[in-house]
Parts: sequence; C-alpha cells; structure tokens
Amino acid sequence: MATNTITAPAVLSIPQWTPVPETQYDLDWADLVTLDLSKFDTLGGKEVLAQQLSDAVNRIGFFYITHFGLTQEQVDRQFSLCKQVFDLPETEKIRYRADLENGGYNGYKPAGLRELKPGIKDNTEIYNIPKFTPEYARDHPAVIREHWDEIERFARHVHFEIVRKLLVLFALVLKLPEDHFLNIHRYPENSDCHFRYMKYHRRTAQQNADLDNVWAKGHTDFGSLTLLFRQPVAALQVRTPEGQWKYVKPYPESITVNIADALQFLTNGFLKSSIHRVVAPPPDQADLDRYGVLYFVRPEDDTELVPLDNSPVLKRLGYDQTLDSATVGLTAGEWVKARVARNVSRVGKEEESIIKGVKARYYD
Ligand SMILES: O=C(O)CCC(=O)C(=O)O
Ligand SMILES: [Fe+2]
Repeated sequence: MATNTITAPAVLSIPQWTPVPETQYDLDWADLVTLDLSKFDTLGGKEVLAQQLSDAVNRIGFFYITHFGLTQEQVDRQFSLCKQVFDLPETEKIRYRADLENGGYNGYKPAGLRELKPGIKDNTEIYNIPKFTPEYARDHPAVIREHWDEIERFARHVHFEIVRKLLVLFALVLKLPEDHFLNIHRYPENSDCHFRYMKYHRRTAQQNADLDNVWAKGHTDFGSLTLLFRQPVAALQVRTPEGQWKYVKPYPESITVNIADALQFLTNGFLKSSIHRVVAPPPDQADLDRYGVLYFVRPEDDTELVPLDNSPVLKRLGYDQTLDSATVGLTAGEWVKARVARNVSRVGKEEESIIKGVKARYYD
C-alpha cells in the first residue's frame, strides 16, 4: 500500500522583515468602519456586513477588514520578500522593467520616473505581479521565482477568499444577485488584477519641505478595489467629502480597502472612488523606508464601464440613469491602460484627460 506523506511546503530562508514600531504621534485619524470577514459564512452574517458596508461606502470609500484568513506571519513573509526584491541591485531590477509607456505595468517600476515638483522626482519603487494564469507569464528575479508557489498561494487566497467575499457584499449593498460582480472578476479571464510590492524611500527634511510633505498627490485608483496590507509607517491619508485629509491608521491584523474608479463608473457615482494620497511620515518615522504589500482588483478587460440598470438601490436613489455619458463605450481594460500610460511621466497637473474625453483629477 502506498504511504501518503504530507510534506509541508519548503519555506526558503530569507532575512525576516520586522515591522517597525507605530508612530507615537496622535495624528488626525479617519473614522472608518471595520468589517469582520469571519461573519461572512455565519447565518445572517453577510447581510450584517453588507449593512455596515452601505453605511460606509457612499461617503468615504475606505474601510478596514479583519479575520481574512491569513496569519500575521504569512503577511510578514510577503513584506520580507518585498524587501528582498527592492534590495536587489538596480541593474538586476531594471531587467524586469514594466512597459509603462504603453500602459503595461507588470514588473518593475524604478523610482524617479515622475517629477513631483520641478527638480524633485518621485521616490517610489514598485514591483507588480499579474494574475497567475498562462496569459500573464513573464520572467521575474530569482528571489520571486524561488518563492513562486508561496506568492501564488497568497495572491490566490486574496482573490478567492477575500476579494470574492467583498464583491458579494457589494452586490448585496446594491441588492443585485450575489454573483453580479463575481461574473466580471473571474480569475481565469484577462484583467489587470495584480499583486504589488512597493517601497517609498525616506526623504530628507529639506526634500519634504520642498514637496510640502506630499509624496504622492491625491488620486483615485483605477480598478474596482485596492487592498493594502497593514504597514506601520503612517503616511496614507484619505480625503473626506468635506475636503479634509485624515490619516488611515495601520491597525494590527487588518487590511485597508478602498473603492476605485471602475465601481464608481458602474454605479454612476453611488460608490465613491476614494481620493487618497501619501505624505511624509511623522518625525519619529521620518528615517524609515516605507514598504507596502497591496492587491489591486480590476474588472475583466472587456467590462463596459456603464452604469448598472438592474440595481433596485440605484433605481430608488436615481443613480440608474446615464447622467454622465462620458464612459459609454469605454472598457475597464482601456481605462486602466490609459491611466497607467498617462501616469508615467505626469507633471503636477490638477486635471488630466485620460481617454475618450474622460478626465482624472489630482489633489494637493
Ligand atoms: O502606499 C500607500 O499607502 C498607498 C498607495 C497608493 O495609493 C497607490 O499605489 O495607489
Ligand atoms: Fe492609490
């Protein structure tokens, strides 16, 4: 009789990332709803979560989730890998450069492509890993290839266990069939969903002063949702409907989620694509590089970005009309690629025409 041997996946050794301490500064934190995703599979739990979500989303478009089925250790491993990737020599990283100029962004984005203010470049490195399907196969640095299975398991968990639940909750908020958004976010189909490692290099006090402390101008994200794994350097701010900037607190064992453009287009503005920015960290974190692990959710490429006409909620509230016909004929794939391409070497403009007359705004 054959013996079944269960072998634990090899955990290849890499230097461990230790989260930095949180700031001691009492910052002006945003008051955001927290969804406990462990309720999702309990009797009546989805409905409770959907109610919590509807209270949150048409105001600010940012919320937290907890109990999402990944341990802190698994999350920290991704931060360790993130650091390993950016510790590689520039000559190695640049071999995997993304085709940003043509709206492609999978692979490496070096720091310094964009001028934030005359003479001051951005300080952000990015490494984007697309869906783990044959269509998106590409070469990666050895440290990623050697940990491929672990990264894939992590990213697929995010998509199938976390994003799936969130997309069901959004359908419930709009009183649509539960699978409405799942049907336009199918994993095997082509879409620009991707997993991201990110590093903001620390800046000098002089550079921060020259930048008025703004590292990434206020913007909206391009797809459906963005998930940010908790990282302790306080720098992310969300803009309230009243136009104030509030810090997003990095709560332990939480993920910060924000709504992005595609969901705003699909709901004719009922779901708000949240405006957020990244600023210089407080003085007790000023000497730290800021690492990030994120997952960007985007609709399938051929999804037309027209307002839904079958949501009783949108109907009741008058959001079912094509009040703004600007996005008619625009697909999610076109929108994302156009925004990426326009973003590469953007200089500090307030408003920018992206594609087919649809504009994006940037905020100080
Ligand atoms: O680094 C962050 O906290 C936010 C990043 C962000 O807004 C983005 O990459 O679109
Ligand atoms: Fe963003």
